[in-house]
Amino acid sequence: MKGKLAEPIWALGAMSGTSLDGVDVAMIRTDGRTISEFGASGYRPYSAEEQAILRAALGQWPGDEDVAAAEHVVLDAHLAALRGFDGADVVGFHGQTLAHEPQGRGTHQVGDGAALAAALGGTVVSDFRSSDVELGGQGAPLAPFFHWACAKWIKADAPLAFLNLGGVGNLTWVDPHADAPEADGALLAFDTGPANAPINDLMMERRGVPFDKDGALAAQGNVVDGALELFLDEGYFLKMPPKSLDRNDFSLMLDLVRELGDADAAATMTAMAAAAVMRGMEHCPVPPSKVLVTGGGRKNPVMMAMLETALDCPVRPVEVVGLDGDMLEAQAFAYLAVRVIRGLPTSAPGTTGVRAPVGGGIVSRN
Ligand SMILES: Nc1ncnc2c1ncn2[C@@H]1O[C@H](COP(=O)(O)OP(=O)(O)OP(=O)(O)O)[C@@H](O)[C@H]1O
Ligand SMILES: CC(=O)N[C@H]1[C@@H]2OC[C@@H](O2)[C@@H](O)[C@@H]1O[C@H](C)C(=O)O
Repeated sequence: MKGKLAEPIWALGAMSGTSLDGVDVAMIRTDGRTISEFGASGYRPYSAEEQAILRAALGQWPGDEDVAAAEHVVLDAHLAALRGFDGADVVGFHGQTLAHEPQGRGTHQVGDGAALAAALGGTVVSDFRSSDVELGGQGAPLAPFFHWACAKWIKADAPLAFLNLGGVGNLTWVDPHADAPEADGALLAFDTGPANAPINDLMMERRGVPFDKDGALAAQGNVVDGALELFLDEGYFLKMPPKSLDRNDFSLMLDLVRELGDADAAATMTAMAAAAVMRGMEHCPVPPSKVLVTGGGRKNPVMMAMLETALDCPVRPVEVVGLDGDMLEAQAFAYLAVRVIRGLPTSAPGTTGVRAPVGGGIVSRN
Protein backbone atom coordinates (compact mmCIF):
# COMPACT_ATOMS: atom_id res chain seq x y z
CA MET A 1 0.00 0.00 0.00
CA LYS A 2 2.71 2.43 1.01
CA GLY A 3 4.68 1.76 -2.18
CA LYS A 4 1.61 2.31 -4.34
CA LEU A 5 0.81 5.57 -2.59
CA ALA A 6 4.28 6.84 -3.33
CA GLU A 7 4.06 6.19 -7.07
CA PRO A 8 4.21 9.28 -9.27
CA ILE A 9 1.13 10.03 -11.34
CA TRP A 10 0.34 12.53 -14.09
CA ALA A 11 -1.57 15.60 -13.00
CA LEU A 12 -2.92 18.52 -14.96
CA GLY A 13 -3.07 21.96 -13.37
CA ALA A 14 -5.15 24.92 -14.55
CA MET A 15 -4.65 28.47 -13.32
CA SER A 16 -6.59 31.63 -14.09
CA GLY A 17 -4.54 34.41 -12.48
CA THR A 18 -5.29 37.86 -11.14
CA SER A 19 -4.26 39.50 -14.43
CA LEU A 20 -7.44 38.04 -15.96
CA ASP A 21 -5.58 37.36 -19.20
CA GLY A 22 -6.39 33.68 -19.65
CA VAL A 23 -6.07 30.10 -18.45
CA ASP A 24 -2.67 28.39 -18.16
CA VAL A 25 -2.65 24.60 -18.24
CA ALA A 26 0.31 22.33 -17.52
CA MET A 27 1.02 18.67 -16.83
CA ILE A 28 3.51 17.26 -14.39
CA ARG A 29 4.29 13.80 -13.05
CA THR A 30 4.73 13.73 -9.30
CA ASP A 31 4.19 11.61 -6.22
CA GLY A 32 3.03 14.77 -4.41
CA ARG A 33 6.47 15.28 -2.91
CA THR A 34 9.05 15.51 -5.66
CA ILE A 35 8.74 16.31 -9.35
CA SER A 36 9.44 13.37 -11.67
CA GLU A 37 8.77 14.99 -15.01
CA PHE A 38 7.31 18.06 -16.65
CA GLY A 39 4.77 17.53 -19.45
CA ALA A 40 2.85 19.48 -22.04
CA SER A 41 1.37 22.91 -21.39
CA GLY A 42 -1.09 25.29 -23.03
CA TYR A 43 -2.77 28.65 -22.77
CA ARG A 44 -6.29 29.78 -23.58
CA PRO A 45 -6.70 33.59 -23.52
CA TYR A 46 -9.96 35.18 -22.42
CA SER A 47 -11.71 37.19 -25.11
CA ALA A 48 -12.43 40.86 -24.39
CA GLU A 49 -16.08 39.95 -23.68
CA GLU A 50 -15.07 37.20 -21.26
CA GLN A 51 -12.65 39.53 -19.50
CA ALA A 52 -15.38 42.14 -19.09
CA ILE A 53 -17.66 39.53 -17.49
CA LEU A 54 -14.92 38.45 -15.06
CA ARG A 55 -14.00 42.05 -14.27
CA ALA A 56 -17.64 42.85 -13.48
CA ALA A 57 -17.68 40.04 -10.92
CA LEU A 58 -14.46 41.08 -9.11
CA GLY A 59 -15.09 41.66 -5.43
CA GLN A 60 -18.23 39.49 -5.44
CA TRP A 61 -19.10 36.50 -3.26
CA PRO A 62 -21.08 33.32 -3.97
CA GLY A 63 -24.66 34.22 -4.84
CA ASP A 64 -23.87 37.82 -5.86
CA GLU A 65 -25.36 39.01 -9.11
CA ASP A 66 -22.48 38.65 -11.59
CA VAL A 67 -20.98 35.45 -10.22
CA ALA A 68 -23.06 32.95 -12.24
CA ALA A 69 -22.00 34.58 -15.52
CA ALA A 70 -18.35 34.52 -14.39
CA GLU A 71 -18.70 30.85 -13.45
CA HIS A 72 -19.86 30.03 -16.99
CA VAL A 73 -16.95 31.91 -18.53
CA VAL A 74 -14.47 30.14 -16.27
CA LEU A 75 -15.91 26.69 -17.00
CA ASP A 76 -16.06 27.20 -20.77
CA ALA A 77 -12.55 28.63 -20.94
CA HIS A 78 -11.18 25.75 -18.87
CA LEU A 79 -12.92 23.14 -21.00
CA ALA A 80 -11.38 24.74 -24.08
CA ALA A 81 -7.96 24.99 -22.41
CA LEU A 82 -8.00 21.39 -21.16
CA ARG A 83 -9.22 19.87 -24.42
CA GLY A 84 -6.57 17.68 -25.95
CA PHE A 85 -4.69 16.94 -22.73
CA ASP A 86 -4.97 13.18 -22.19
CA GLY A 87 -3.59 10.85 -19.59
CA ALA A 88 -3.95 12.92 -16.41
CA ASP A 89 -5.04 11.05 -13.28
CA VAL A 90 -6.21 14.23 -11.61
CA VAL A 91 -6.89 17.87 -12.51
CA GLY A 92 -6.04 20.75 -10.16
CA PHE A 93 -8.57 23.51 -10.91
CA HIS A 94 -7.68 26.77 -9.18
CA GLY A 95 -10.50 28.82 -10.71
CA GLN A 96 -10.55 32.60 -10.77
CA THR A 97 -10.17 34.58 -7.57
CA LEU A 98 -12.99 37.09 -7.41
CA ALA A 99 -12.57 38.23 -3.82
CA HIS A 100 -10.05 37.64 -1.07
CA GLU A 101 -10.56 38.81 2.53
CA PRO A 102 -8.90 36.15 4.67
CA GLN A 103 -9.64 38.05 7.87
CA GLY A 104 -13.15 38.93 6.78
CA ARG A 105 -15.55 37.14 4.49
CA GLY A 106 -13.03 34.53 3.36
CA THR A 107 -11.70 33.83 -0.10
CA HIS A 108 -13.67 33.22 -3.27
CA GLN A 109 -12.42 31.36 -6.32
CA VAL A 110 -15.14 30.94 -8.90
CA GLY A 111 -15.05 27.61 -10.74
CA ASP A 112 -17.34 24.63 -10.32
CA GLY A 113 -15.16 21.56 -9.71
CA ALA A 114 -18.06 19.12 -9.89
CA ALA A 115 -19.18 20.52 -13.25
CA LEU A 116 -15.64 20.30 -14.62
CA ALA A 117 -15.28 16.71 -13.37
CA ALA A 118 -18.61 15.80 -15.00
CA ALA A 119 -17.64 17.41 -18.29
CA LEU A 120 -14.15 15.88 -18.37
CA GLY A 121 -15.07 12.55 -16.79
CA GLY A 122 -12.34 12.31 -14.14
CA THR A 123 -11.13 13.56 -10.78
CA VAL A 124 -10.93 17.30 -10.20
CA VAL A 125 -9.60 19.12 -7.14
CA SER A 126 -10.89 22.67 -6.64
CA ASP A 127 -11.38 25.27 -3.89
CA PHE A 128 -7.80 24.97 -2.66
CA ARG A 129 -7.83 28.01 -0.37
CA SER A 130 -10.95 27.88 1.83
CA SER A 131 -9.90 25.34 4.44
CA ASP A 132 -6.66 27.22 5.09
CA VAL A 133 -8.64 30.41 5.71
CA GLU A 134 -11.06 28.51 7.97
CA LEU A 135 -8.06 27.45 10.07
CA GLY A 136 -6.82 31.01 10.46
CA GLY A 137 -4.52 31.13 7.43
CA GLN A 138 -4.31 33.69 4.64
CA GLY A 139 -5.35 31.09 2.04
CA ALA A 140 -2.49 32.42 -0.11
CA PRO A 141 0.08 32.08 -1.45
CA LEU A 142 -0.19 28.34 -2.15
CA ALA A 143 2.53 27.93 -4.79
CA PRO A 144 5.25 27.83 -2.07
CA PHE A 145 4.96 24.06 -1.47
CA PHE A 146 5.65 23.63 -5.18
CA HIS A 147 8.55 26.08 -4.95
CA TRP A 148 10.07 23.71 -2.38
CA ALA A 149 9.68 20.86 -4.90
CA CYS A 150 11.27 23.05 -7.60
CA ALA A 151 14.21 23.81 -5.29
CA LYS A 152 14.70 20.04 -4.89
CA TRP A 153 14.33 19.50 -8.64
CA ILE A 154 17.07 22.03 -9.45
CA LYS A 155 19.19 20.53 -6.64
CA ALA A 156 19.59 23.89 -4.94
CA ASP A 157 22.16 23.75 -2.16
CA ALA A 158 21.67 27.18 -0.58
CA PRO A 159 18.57 29.12 0.50
CA LEU A 160 16.95 30.81 -2.47
CA ALA A 161 13.78 32.73 -3.27
CA PHE A 162 11.09 32.39 -5.89
CA LEU A 163 9.38 35.61 -6.86
CA ASN A 164 6.14 35.56 -8.81
CA LEU A 165 5.43 38.83 -10.61
CA GLY A 166 1.83 38.35 -11.69
CA GLY A 167 -1.02 40.77 -11.11
CA VAL A 168 0.06 40.65 -7.47
CA GLY A 169 3.64 39.78 -6.41
CA ASN A 170 4.53 36.94 -4.07
CA LEU A 171 7.82 35.79 -2.62
CA THR A 172 8.82 32.38 -1.30
CA TRP A 173 12.05 31.89 0.63
CA VAL A 174 13.09 28.22 0.55
CA ASP A 175 15.53 26.21 2.64
CA PRO A 176 16.36 23.49 0.09
CA HIS A 177 17.73 21.21 2.81
CA ALA A 178 14.32 20.83 4.50
CA ASP A 179 13.00 17.34 3.90
CA ALA A 180 9.35 18.35 3.47
CA PRO A 181 7.62 21.63 2.58
CA GLU A 182 5.59 21.51 5.79
CA ALA A 183 8.72 21.09 7.95
CA ASP A 184 9.40 23.87 10.43
CA GLY A 185 11.53 26.57 8.82
CA ALA A 186 11.36 25.09 5.30
CA LEU A 187 9.50 28.02 3.79
CA LEU A 188 8.57 31.62 4.40
CA ALA A 189 6.09 33.08 1.94
CA PHE A 190 3.83 36.08 1.49
CA ASP A 191 2.46 38.52 -1.07
CA THR A 192 4.95 41.35 -1.57
CA GLY A 193 2.49 43.89 -2.92
CA PRO A 194 0.95 44.88 -6.19
CA ALA A 195 2.98 43.91 -9.27
CA ASN A 196 1.47 44.14 -12.77
CA ALA A 197 -2.23 44.66 -12.01
CA PRO A 198 -2.00 48.42 -11.31
CA ILE A 199 0.35 48.95 -14.27
CA ASN A 200 -2.18 47.15 -16.48
CA ASP A 201 -4.97 49.34 -15.10
CA LEU A 202 -2.90 52.45 -15.82
CA MET A 203 -2.15 51.32 -19.38
CA MET A 204 -5.83 50.61 -20.02
CA GLU A 205 -6.89 53.96 -18.56
CA ARG A 206 -4.28 56.07 -20.33
CA ARG A 207 -3.48 54.19 -23.52
CA GLY A 208 -6.28 51.68 -24.05
CA VAL A 209 -3.83 48.74 -24.11
CA PRO A 210 -3.71 45.83 -21.63
CA PHE A 211 -0.09 46.13 -20.42
CA ASP A 212 3.23 47.96 -20.78
CA LYS A 213 4.87 45.57 -23.21
CA ASP A 214 8.55 45.07 -22.38
CA GLY A 215 8.31 48.06 -20.04
CA ALA A 216 8.59 50.29 -23.12
CA LEU A 217 6.58 53.16 -21.64
CA ALA A 218 8.23 52.91 -18.21
CA ALA A 219 11.64 53.04 -19.92
CA GLN A 220 10.80 56.50 -21.27
CA GLY A 221 9.83 57.95 -17.91
CA ASN A 222 11.41 58.93 -14.60
CA VAL A 223 10.52 57.55 -11.20
CA VAL A 224 8.87 60.23 -9.07
CA ASP A 225 10.25 59.76 -5.57
CA GLY A 226 7.44 61.56 -3.74
CA ALA A 227 4.80 59.19 -5.12
CA LEU A 228 7.02 56.19 -4.41
CA GLU A 229 7.49 57.28 -0.78
CA LEU A 230 3.75 57.76 -0.28
CA PHE A 231 3.20 54.27 -1.63
CA LEU A 232 5.77 52.79 0.75
CA ASP A 233 4.00 54.45 3.70
CA GLU A 234 1.18 51.91 3.26
CA GLY A 235 0.66 49.88 6.41
CA TYR A 236 0.89 46.63 4.44
CA PHE A 237 4.67 46.97 4.18
CA LEU A 238 5.07 47.17 7.95
CA LYS A 239 3.07 44.01 8.55
CA MET A 240 5.03 40.88 9.35
CA PRO A 241 4.33 37.87 7.14
CA PRO A 242 2.25 35.86 6.57
CA LYS A 243 0.15 38.33 4.64
CA SER A 244 -1.75 38.30 1.39
CA LEU A 245 -3.58 40.70 -0.88
CA ASP A 246 -6.61 40.97 -3.08
CA ARG A 247 -6.03 42.15 -6.66
CA ASN A 248 -7.61 45.54 -6.06
CA ASP A 249 -6.28 46.22 -2.54
CA PHE A 250 -3.89 48.76 -3.99
CA SER A 251 -6.19 50.29 -6.59
CA LEU A 252 -5.64 53.70 -4.93
CA MET A 253 -2.12 53.55 -6.37
CA LEU A 254 -3.55 55.04 -9.53
CA ASP A 255 -4.34 58.19 -7.52
CA LEU A 256 -0.69 58.53 -6.50
CA VAL A 257 0.33 58.93 -10.13
CA ARG A 258 -2.79 60.79 -11.31
CA GLU A 259 -0.93 64.07 -11.90
CA LEU A 260 2.02 62.48 -13.71
CA GLY A 261 2.53 62.11 -17.44
CA ASP A 262 2.02 58.63 -18.88
CA ALA A 263 5.70 57.62 -19.01
CA ASP A 264 6.55 58.93 -15.52
CA ALA A 265 3.42 57.24 -14.14
CA ALA A 266 4.42 53.91 -15.73
CA ALA A 267 8.03 54.23 -14.49
CA THR A 268 6.85 55.12 -10.98
CA MET A 269 4.36 52.24 -10.80
CA THR A 270 6.99 49.82 -12.02
CA ALA A 271 9.31 51.12 -9.30
CA MET A 272 6.51 50.63 -6.77
CA ALA A 273 6.25 46.94 -7.67
CA ALA A 274 10.03 46.55 -7.35
CA ALA A 275 10.21 48.52 -4.08
CA ALA A 276 7.48 46.33 -2.59
CA VAL A 277 9.65 43.29 -3.31
CA MET A 278 12.67 45.02 -1.78
CA ARG A 279 10.70 45.64 1.40
CA GLY A 280 9.59 42.01 1.40
CA MET A 281 13.16 40.75 1.17
CA GLU A 282 13.80 42.15 4.65
CA HIS A 283 11.64 39.34 6.05
CA CYS A 284 13.81 36.50 4.68
CA PRO A 285 15.32 34.46 7.56
CA VAL A 286 18.71 34.59 5.82
CA PRO A 287 19.45 36.37 2.56
CA PRO A 288 18.69 34.15 -0.44
CA SER A 289 21.55 33.17 -2.74
CA LYS A 290 19.45 34.17 -5.73
CA VAL A 291 15.94 35.25 -6.67
CA LEU A 292 14.29 33.21 -9.42
CA VAL A 293 11.50 35.15 -11.06
CA THR A 294 8.34 33.67 -12.50
CA GLY A 295 5.17 35.29 -13.90
CA GLY A 296 4.74 37.92 -16.59
CA GLY A 297 6.77 40.61 -14.82
CA ARG A 298 9.99 38.73 -15.61
CA LYS A 299 9.43 39.83 -19.22
CA ASN A 300 9.52 43.49 -18.19
CA PRO A 301 13.19 44.50 -18.45
CA VAL A 302 12.61 47.77 -16.58
CA MET A 303 11.11 45.95 -13.58
CA MET A 304 13.86 43.31 -13.67
CA ALA A 305 16.62 45.95 -13.82
CA MET A 306 15.10 47.80 -10.85
CA LEU A 307 15.06 44.57 -8.85
CA GLU A 308 18.61 43.67 -9.82
CA THR A 309 19.78 47.11 -8.67
CA ALA A 310 17.85 47.00 -5.41
CA LEU A 311 18.67 43.46 -4.25
CA ASP A 312 22.00 42.09 -3.07
CA CYS A 313 21.81 38.88 -5.07
CA PRO A 314 21.28 37.82 -8.68
CA VAL A 315 17.70 38.21 -9.93
CA ARG A 316 17.01 35.89 -12.86
CA PRO A 317 14.02 34.44 -14.72
CA VAL A 318 13.32 30.84 -13.65
CA GLU A 319 14.28 29.74 -17.18
CA VAL A 320 17.96 29.96 -16.13
CA VAL A 321 17.41 26.80 -14.07
CA GLY A 322 15.26 25.08 -16.69
CA LEU A 323 11.82 25.95 -15.27
CA ASP A 324 8.96 27.54 -17.21
CA GLY A 325 7.96 30.91 -15.77
CA ASP A 326 4.72 31.05 -17.74
CA MET A 327 3.53 27.73 -16.38
CA LEU A 328 4.86 27.48 -12.84
CA GLU A 329 1.53 28.33 -11.22
CA ALA A 330 -0.44 25.86 -13.36
CA GLN A 331 2.19 23.23 -12.50
CA ALA A 332 1.83 24.21 -8.84
CA PHE A 333 -1.88 23.41 -8.84
CA ALA A 334 -1.22 20.09 -10.58
CA TYR A 335 1.26 19.27 -7.80
CA LEU A 336 -1.11 20.46 -5.07
CA ALA A 337 -3.95 18.36 -6.53
CA VAL A 338 -1.83 15.24 -6.11
CA ARG A 339 -1.03 16.27 -2.54
CA VAL A 340 -4.75 16.72 -1.84
CA ILE A 341 -5.80 13.30 -3.13
CA ARG A 342 -2.91 11.74 -1.18
CA GLY A 343 -3.88 13.45 2.06
CA LEU A 344 -0.76 15.63 2.23
CA PRO A 345 -0.85 19.22 3.49
CA THR A 346 -0.79 22.09 0.99
CA SER A 347 0.04 24.97 3.33
CA ALA A 348 1.80 25.52 6.64
CA PRO A 349 2.37 28.26 9.24
CA GLY A 350 5.34 29.60 7.24
CA THR A 351 3.40 29.94 4.00
CA THR A 352 -0.05 31.18 4.99
CA GLY A 353 0.07 31.61 8.77
CA VAL A 354 -2.36 28.73 9.23
CA ARG A 355 -2.21 27.26 12.75
CA ALA A 356 -0.80 23.91 11.58
CA PRO A 357 -0.10 22.29 8.21
CA VAL A 358 -3.40 21.77 6.42
CA GLY A 359 -4.57 20.10 3.21
CA GLY A 360 -7.13 22.14 1.32
CA GLY A 361 -9.17 21.32 -1.74
CA ILE A 362 -12.47 19.72 -2.59
CA VAL A 363 -12.31 16.49 -4.60
CA SER A 364 -14.99 15.86 -7.25
CA ARG A 365 -14.96 12.44 -8.90
CA ASN A 366 -16.77 11.35 -12.00
N1 LIG B 1 6.46 41.29 -22.37
C1 LIG B 1 5.94 41.80 -21.26
N2 LIG B 1 6.32 43.03 -20.84
C2 LIG B 1 5.81 43.59 -19.72
N3 LIG B 1 4.89 42.99 -18.95
C3 LIG B 1 4.48 41.77 -19.31
C4 LIG B 1 4.98 41.10 -20.47
N4 LIG B 1 4.36 39.90 -20.56
C5 LIG B 1 3.51 39.82 -19.52
N5 LIG B 1 3.57 40.94 -18.77
C6 LIG B 1 2.78 41.28 -17.57
O1 LIG B 1 2.50 40.08 -16.87
C7 LIG B 1 1.09 39.96 -16.67
C8 LIG B 1 0.70 38.51 -16.69
O2 LIG B 1 1.43 37.86 -15.69
P1 LIG B 1 0.97 36.47 -15.11
O3 LIG B 1 0.40 35.65 -16.23
O4 LIG B 1 2.11 35.96 -14.34
O5 LIG B 1 -0.21 36.94 -14.16
P2 LIG B 1 -1.29 36.10 -13.40
O6 LIG B 1 -0.86 34.68 -13.30
O7 LIG B 1 -2.60 36.40 -14.03
O8 LIG B 1 -1.27 36.80 -11.98
P3 LIG B 1 -1.14 36.19 -10.48
O9 LIG B 1 0.14 35.45 -10.40
O10 LIG B 1 -1.17 37.43 -9.66
O11 LIG B 1 -2.37 35.35 -10.31
C9 LIG B 1 0.46 40.74 -17.80
O12 LIG B 1 -0.84 41.17 -17.44
C10 LIG B 1 1.45 41.89 -17.95
O13 LIG B 1 1.16 42.90 -17.03
C1 LIG C 1 -6.11 34.89 -3.41
C2 LIG C 1 -5.30 34.69 -4.64
O1 LIG C 1 -5.79 34.20 -5.65
N1 LIG C 1 -4.01 35.04 -4.58
C3 LIG C 1 -3.10 34.87 -5.69
C4 LIG C 1 -2.69 36.25 -6.21
O2 LIG C 1 -1.80 36.13 -7.33
C5 LIG C 1 -0.46 36.14 -6.84
C6 LIG C 1 -0.62 36.22 -5.34
O3 LIG C 1 -1.89 36.89 -5.23
C7 LIG C 1 -0.77 34.82 -4.70
O4 LIG C 1 -1.02 35.02 -3.33
C8 LIG C 1 -1.95 34.01 -5.24
O5 LIG C 1 -1.66 33.16 -6.31
C9 LIG C 1 -0.60 32.23 -6.34
C10 LIG C 1 -0.81 31.28 -7.46
C11 LIG C 1 -0.42 31.42 -5.05
O6 LIG C 1 -1.39 31.09 -4.38
O7 LIG C 1 0.72 31.06 -4.80
